[in-house]
Amino acid sequence: MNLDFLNESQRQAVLMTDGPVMILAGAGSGKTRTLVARIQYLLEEKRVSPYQILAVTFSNKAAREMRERLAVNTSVNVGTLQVTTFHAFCAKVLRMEATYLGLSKNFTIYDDGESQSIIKAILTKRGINQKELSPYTVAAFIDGLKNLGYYMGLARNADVEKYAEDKRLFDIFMEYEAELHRSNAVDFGGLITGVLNLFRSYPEVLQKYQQKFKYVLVDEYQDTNRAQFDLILQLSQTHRNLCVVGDEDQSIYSWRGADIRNILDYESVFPEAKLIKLEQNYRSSKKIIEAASEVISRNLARKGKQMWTDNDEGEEIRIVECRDDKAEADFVGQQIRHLVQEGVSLKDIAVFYRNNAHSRTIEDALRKEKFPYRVVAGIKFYDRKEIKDMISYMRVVVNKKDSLALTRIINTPARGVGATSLRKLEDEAVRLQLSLFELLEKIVESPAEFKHLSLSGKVQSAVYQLVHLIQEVQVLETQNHSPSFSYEKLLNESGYYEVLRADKSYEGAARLENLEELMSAIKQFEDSENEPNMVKFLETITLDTTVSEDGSTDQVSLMTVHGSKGLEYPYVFLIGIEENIFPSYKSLEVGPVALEEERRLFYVAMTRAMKQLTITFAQSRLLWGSIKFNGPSQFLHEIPAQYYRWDFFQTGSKKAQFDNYSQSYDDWDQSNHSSDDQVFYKEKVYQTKKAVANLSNYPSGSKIVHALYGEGTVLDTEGLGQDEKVTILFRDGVRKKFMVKFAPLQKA
Ligand SMILES: Nc1ncnc2c1ncn2[C@@H]1O[C@H](COP(=O)(O)OP(=O)(O)OP(=O)(O)O)[C@@H](O)[C@H]1O
Ligand SMILES: [Mg+2]
Repeated sequence: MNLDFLNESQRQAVLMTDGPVMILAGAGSGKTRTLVARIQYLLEEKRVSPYQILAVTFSNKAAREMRERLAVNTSVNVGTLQVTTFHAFCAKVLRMEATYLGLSKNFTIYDDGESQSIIKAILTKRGINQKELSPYTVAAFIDGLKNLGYYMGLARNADVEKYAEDKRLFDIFMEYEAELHRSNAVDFGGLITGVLNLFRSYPEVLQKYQQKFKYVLVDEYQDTNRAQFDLILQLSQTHRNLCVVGDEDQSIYSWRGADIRNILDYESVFPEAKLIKLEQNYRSSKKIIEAASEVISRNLARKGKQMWTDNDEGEEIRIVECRDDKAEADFVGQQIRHLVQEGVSLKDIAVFYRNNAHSRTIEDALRKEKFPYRVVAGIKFYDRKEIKDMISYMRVVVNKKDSLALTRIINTPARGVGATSLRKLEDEAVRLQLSLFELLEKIVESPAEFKHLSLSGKVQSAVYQLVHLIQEVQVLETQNHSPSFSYEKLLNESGYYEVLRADKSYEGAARLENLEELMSAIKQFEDSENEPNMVKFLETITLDTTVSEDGSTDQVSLMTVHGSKGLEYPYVFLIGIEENIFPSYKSLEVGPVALEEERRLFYVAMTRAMKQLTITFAQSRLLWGSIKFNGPSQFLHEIPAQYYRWDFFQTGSKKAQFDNYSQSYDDWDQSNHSSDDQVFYKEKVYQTKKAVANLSNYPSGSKIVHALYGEGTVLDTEGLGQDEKVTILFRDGVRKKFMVKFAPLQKA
């Protein structure tokens, strides 16, 4: 195999096939390329069987891309390669070995929403007020435990104890786990801990997998959590052929339990590990690379590394100040039109934003310009009500212990099984230790035995029909009919389709469209699988956050910055780069550690761009129903002036304020919006008034917290209502004056 397409260090990393190797290197230095080349080399030169290689990456999209690259470059049937995500890999192992853990093969994977439903039910049962202990807190606790690799039956350690501030949490955790087990279900975190549990309890199973996967490779290593670390460690304990690649400057998932210790501990677990650095960036222009390096150099918590590139100087980064969020979206739409006129194809263009919610304005603008686009991991298609409903039907078909899914559809569409009847059924199922569906089956078999439930005739016939439908589809499944065939049957015979068709509203029509889209998703899945079945389909959609990508790939890509990790595009728009948005309000509140993570995220965003990077922000923005004047992000101050060009759109520029940093953002301002009589603008003014009316006053002497400056004391106030201004003394002796209505203030 010719390795000329790699540089010297990359080649070294490929050639050291045996023993532990860690590549720590900056964005765009070819880490993923090297990883793929290594797999190719193992296959072609070392004659390693594809069955012996396990490559893990962070998203389905990334895994798919890796497989595609291998398919192009090698003659290996990539279908036989395990290039996958941690979750998908563990789901597969658990399905194979389900019986060891008392699960059945067809277990359901619960997403976060479903986990929360279970938690809520437990809290209610225990009479715990959700205001006092929120389901969210419990979910975060459980997730935290699982990220650490903790599962039931394991002795608690110091790490774990740290989490249990509230004694009740552990009890709730146990009950939650028992409930999942009863439902033959596993949550996301449980996929990983389930495998850890399996490996610990059955060393022979672990041994089997250790022998099977002789080579383990992990991309985006900086974002693995402790449980995932344990998992790969166990798998590679004996052969030690573990290759991890990552970049600590791109660690952006600490809130999901990613653990920087994994990088440090790697070296102590594998003292013989070869460390490889890659310093040349092949992705971006000089300007982009240098600017991004300057920004990330502000972080204290980093190892620090040099990056350089042979690429062209490139054009300056464009920072564009827009009048408001709508103008910002129009600007992006217009710029994309210009690019297309110059012959750029849409697939080379991406728009990134900090939060999913910011995609909407851009979507509107792109629709107006008639540019096709796809939202990657957006408001998830599979989270929509009608989709979840139909998926619940399928879940009951494949797993009759999935009572949660059944309660979702037992009266959807309405068939007369009201809350009281459902309650009765649930109680009875608990009493008989059956799942809800098993109970319904019994009722259908011998109604006489259930007289004491005094179910109405209507409920009985509804139950009868539902059970029959599900059973019929179960039979279809065993006969290997296609999932799309079953789906159609469920859709029609459940009455769901009919109800939506009768609904003449706009929403009704949109729902039908979504259900058709689901049909296309199933068909697409069938085309891509050798032996498609419903269990596999459900697994794919639960683990895959990518909205169905159709074949025509010439589309603009829209995604959050988190979702953009590992990707690259010639033209990148980074929108909404305002203080309180990016960095987020939350991170400003939490402090320097969180701010560093935001900066890493910003660094990830910048380093996706190959040729052109455009950063936009809006002078004013409608957010959660009120108008905000956030001002440009502090990260923009961190880009040295020689790397950018400042433009403005539909507005006069306030750059002078920006340049005079000491003058504080909070005067960023309010004044002289061009007297524009658009309805849209009036609407905003109205919204502002409403928001201002709700603002409380800050009498002098009161303690406040400012989103950017932290804690302070109000020294003086002047003006009232709209015009209220306060002078605040901050802890380090700085005095500042703010307009109350625009400053991000809170009472301490
Ligand atoms: N030796 C090389 N010669 C030419 N191009 C290269 C070389 N190495 C990497 N590239 C190209 O540089 C770009 C970035 O590579 P890659 O995506 O592997 O970087 P990465 O380190 O994984 O980046 P990230 O940290 O963003 O995941 C890709 O387009 C890749 O094809
Ligand atoms: Mg990469």
